[in-house]
Amino acid sequence: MILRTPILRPPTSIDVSRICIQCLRKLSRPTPPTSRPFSSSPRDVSAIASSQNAFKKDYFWANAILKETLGQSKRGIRNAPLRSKEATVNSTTTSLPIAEANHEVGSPHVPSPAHEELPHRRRKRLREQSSEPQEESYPIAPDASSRLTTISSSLPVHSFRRRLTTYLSLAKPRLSFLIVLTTTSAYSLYPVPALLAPTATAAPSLSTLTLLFLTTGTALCCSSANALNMLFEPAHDAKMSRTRNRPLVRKLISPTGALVFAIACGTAGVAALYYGVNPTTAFLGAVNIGLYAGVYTPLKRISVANTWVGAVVGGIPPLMGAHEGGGWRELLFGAGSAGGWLCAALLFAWQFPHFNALSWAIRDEYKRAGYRMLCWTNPAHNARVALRYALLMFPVCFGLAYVGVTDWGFVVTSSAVNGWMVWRAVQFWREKGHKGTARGLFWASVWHLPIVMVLAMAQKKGLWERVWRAAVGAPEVDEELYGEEDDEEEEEEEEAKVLVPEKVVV
Ligand SMILES: CC(C)=CCC/C(C)=C/CC/C(C)=C/COP(=O)(O)OP(=O)(O)O
Repeated sequence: MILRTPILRPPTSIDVSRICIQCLRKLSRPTPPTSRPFSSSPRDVSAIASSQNAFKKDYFWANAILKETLGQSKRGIRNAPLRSKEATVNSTTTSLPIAEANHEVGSPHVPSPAHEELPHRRRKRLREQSSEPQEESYPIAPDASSRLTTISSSLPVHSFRRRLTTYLSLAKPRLSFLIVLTTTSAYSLYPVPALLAPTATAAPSLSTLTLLFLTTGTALCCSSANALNMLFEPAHDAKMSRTRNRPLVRKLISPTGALVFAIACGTAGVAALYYGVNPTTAFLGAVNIGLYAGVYTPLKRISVANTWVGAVVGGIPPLMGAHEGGGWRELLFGAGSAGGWLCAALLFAWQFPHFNALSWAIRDEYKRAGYRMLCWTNPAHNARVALRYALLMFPVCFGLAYVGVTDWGFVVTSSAVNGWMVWRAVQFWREKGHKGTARGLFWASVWHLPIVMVLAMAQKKGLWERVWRAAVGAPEVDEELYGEEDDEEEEEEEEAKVLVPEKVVV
């Protein structure tokens, strides 16, 4: 018994204008004589045709995931590299089914079997797709928080390790680490003769111990802010593949447990900054927790202005690191405060090219999750904003040299890196994210920040002069200055002795 394809194929009307000569010739060839089918009565034919779906081999797959991963036809396997590339875009969680990932943003149209694609057209489409830059395919590594959640869920339920990894994942460790790095970079740019040498300066706030309090306090404040951020949006996090593996979404921890963790970290962090650094830094830490959890997080679902608030949140940590000691007036508005503000401005501006390029790739996810982001509300504006803030890097870096935080050479070296990012931002703006320009800008931003920070540290004002003096054994400029000051003081004392003769004791 042979059930032939012509019997099962539903009658189709062919649009001749859409078919090339080659295929038309093939289709018009007379069908070779066939043996008589099992049944040719119209009633039986329609019955078999209608039951076609029920007898497809797909029917026997227990679920869609198995079907997608194991049940691919030869064609499916040939297309697999292409599809898996697309799947990795948003599948930052290990649990994301490939089928689902295939329906993520920008998945190229894969015709369903119902709309049979002619072979040459399919080949052409695949050729075009493989030559086209995969604009959505950011190799975004899975979120550290998400990885920890996966580990945590595999550990014994009441084990200490499970609790620890769950709490760690609540803190978004990678983000917290990066924030601490920006804080310490700004700290290291503080103009002191020898950082980390408490004896080198009279200011008690510049010491290894202070650095320890600063990093620990900032990390704890970040952990608190991140835990609160997750606590306020599990329902929305659940809608995005990037965040659906978070501990509160997976119910690995209760909301009360997360709240207790956030309060404990916040209190300890602010206390560490207060006692180990200074009250102003502690105040900034506390304000930033409130800004991130209380303003930015709810604003994400209300207005695109959330990105500007988020940029302020990211800009505050360098300001906390560039502290000068003393009261808030000195820290925020004192003579040497410009360096701190410029470091904050650098971080504030940097977030736009970085985030706008990143979010563009997952714009449909943001839209579905109900987050108002420029990447989907107004992609053209999104690209313009990214370019505008990339350009702002030039005056900010110039300012760092102008106020004496770095040498003038920094203006030259940073301009090369800034120019590179601006060039990428121009491409992103011109193509509105398409043709791989979003990916280009994203990676430019990833490299840009550490390079500029390292350049600023390497070209810190007076650093090389000190290195040179140390190499040739010349006294430190500061020592010379202190020496001169001492001599002046001695001279003044001598003069005073001459002017006011000591009482002669009779
Ligand atoms: C000292 C202190 C308290 C510092 C806090 C620093 C901090 C947490 C900065 C984060 C900046 C930011 C906008 C992140 C994105 O959040 P998101 O909600 O868009 O990220 P998500 O989608 O991954 O949850």
